[in-house]
Amino acid sequence: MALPHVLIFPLPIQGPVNCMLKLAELFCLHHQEIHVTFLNSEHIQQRLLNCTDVQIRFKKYPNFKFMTIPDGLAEDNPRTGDQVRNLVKGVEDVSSPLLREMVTSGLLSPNSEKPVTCLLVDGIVTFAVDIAKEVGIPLLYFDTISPCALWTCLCVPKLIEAGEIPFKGNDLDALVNNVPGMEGVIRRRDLPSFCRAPDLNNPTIQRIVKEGKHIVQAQGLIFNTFEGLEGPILPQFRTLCPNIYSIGPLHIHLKKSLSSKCSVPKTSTSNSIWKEDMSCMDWLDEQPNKSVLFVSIGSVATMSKAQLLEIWYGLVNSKTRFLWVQRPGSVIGLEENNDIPMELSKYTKERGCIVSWAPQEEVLAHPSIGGFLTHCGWNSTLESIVEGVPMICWPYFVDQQVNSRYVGEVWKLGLDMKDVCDRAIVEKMVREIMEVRKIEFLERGREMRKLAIESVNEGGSSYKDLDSLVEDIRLMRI
Ligand SMILES: O=c1ccn([C@@H]2O[C@H](COP(=O)(O)OP(=O)(O)O[C@H]3O[C@H](CO)[C@@H](O)[C@H](O)[C@H]3O)[C@@H](O)[C@H]2O)c(=O)[nH]1
Repeated sequence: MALPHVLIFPLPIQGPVNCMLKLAELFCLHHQEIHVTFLNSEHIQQRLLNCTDVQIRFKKYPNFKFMTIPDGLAEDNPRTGDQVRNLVKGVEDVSSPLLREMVTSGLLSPNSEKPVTCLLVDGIVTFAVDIAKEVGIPLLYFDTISPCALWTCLCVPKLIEAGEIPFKGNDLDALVNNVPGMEGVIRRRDLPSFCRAPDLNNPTIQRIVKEGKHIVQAQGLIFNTFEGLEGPILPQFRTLCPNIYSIGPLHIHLKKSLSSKCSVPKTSTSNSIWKEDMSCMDWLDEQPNKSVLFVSIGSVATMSKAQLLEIWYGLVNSKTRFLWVQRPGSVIGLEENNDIPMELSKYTKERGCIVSWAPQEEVLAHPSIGGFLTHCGWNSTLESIVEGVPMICWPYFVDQQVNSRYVGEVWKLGLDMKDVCDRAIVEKMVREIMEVRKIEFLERGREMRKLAIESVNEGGSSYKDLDSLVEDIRLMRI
């Protein structure tokens, strides 16, 4: 029987790369008989090498190798939110034929004992269905967004058929009826942002419909979530796909595994594609317990200068302390930092800290953090949940709209600020989570944190699902 050899291919942006690399490390750590090839875009690989110790870290695993592939974008392309569509197109037009060639020609496995036996790719990589069929190997899709958000995407054809999208009229607060399991919860404004497009020829809608048709052809679906959080929505997928593996939160799953392996020294697990500024940890050490609001909008979201100022004034007026990640290029129209109003700079010097990239998992685990103003990317949301940090959600696009609704309305772990960017509202929400309703949110956060940790402990639901995934790959029974 051929040795199990998994080819992992993430969408080349920070969120998916981060969590797929964590899964790869988990495979390597526990299951040396599984060979893992991690296929990165050249751009991502270079940045990982520049900003982290991945090269040394993964050298420890003889069964692991990185390979690279172009993503079709020029090296200096900013790869921010408005470029994601081009990135996906580049992956389809440039990476896809190369990937096919690599898998079919044996280039990925020059040692013929180890041909690829399983494809494990981002859900957006629709062409993987054809490659897997052509080569005759199983396909696992890993959708690194939340199952709740993915479910709304899979329901888009149903919403179109029922005449719910495109929206008729301007009432974004109208409830949506055709997302089974989410009745009474999801309003139009909580659907993925592309659902607001006025016409069905919108390329993102077209792409999502196509993606939905492919996803159900995979032999398995992997999710970075846990039963205690998204248990109610997971059965919806079981009717579509024979194998569902819910194995998150991956970052604590990995940390737990690393610490239980005494032979492996304590190392960083950072997969950042920006250099982490560790000085903010020293700053956090000097702040009182639960007094700091962390502000970050992840790796692709952007804001206008006007929005930056509204948030900044809101923070300053709330008189809270804050640690803010202002990623280079994330504020459109901000050329010079020195045209920031004097009162904001002055306050920031006294009670704030701004960095261009932070060690986010460590930041959220720091005792002085009391809240998180987030764009609700799925990784950030899970990282916050694991640390029991209450959230103010300011979603930017796609899945983040659904996550923020769930955080605010269903899981009650914070407040949803979508579609608003106003200093008075920012101030009010900051005060609510940091002062007025602090105890309530912290308690709720503690309960969910407990469930998250239990899920990755031996015998927990995510622990068991990861075991089944590995066994299924190992015995090639998917
Ligand atoms: O200063 C920072 C800021 C972020 N991060 C990390 O970067 C990742 C960001 O991931 P995420 O919160 O998911 O945001 P995006 O990078 O925007 O993620 C993309 O991919 C996600 C799925 O993987 C989707 O949910 C998002 O909508 C999509 O934008 C997280 O692990 C953070 O810990 C840092 O390490 N330091």
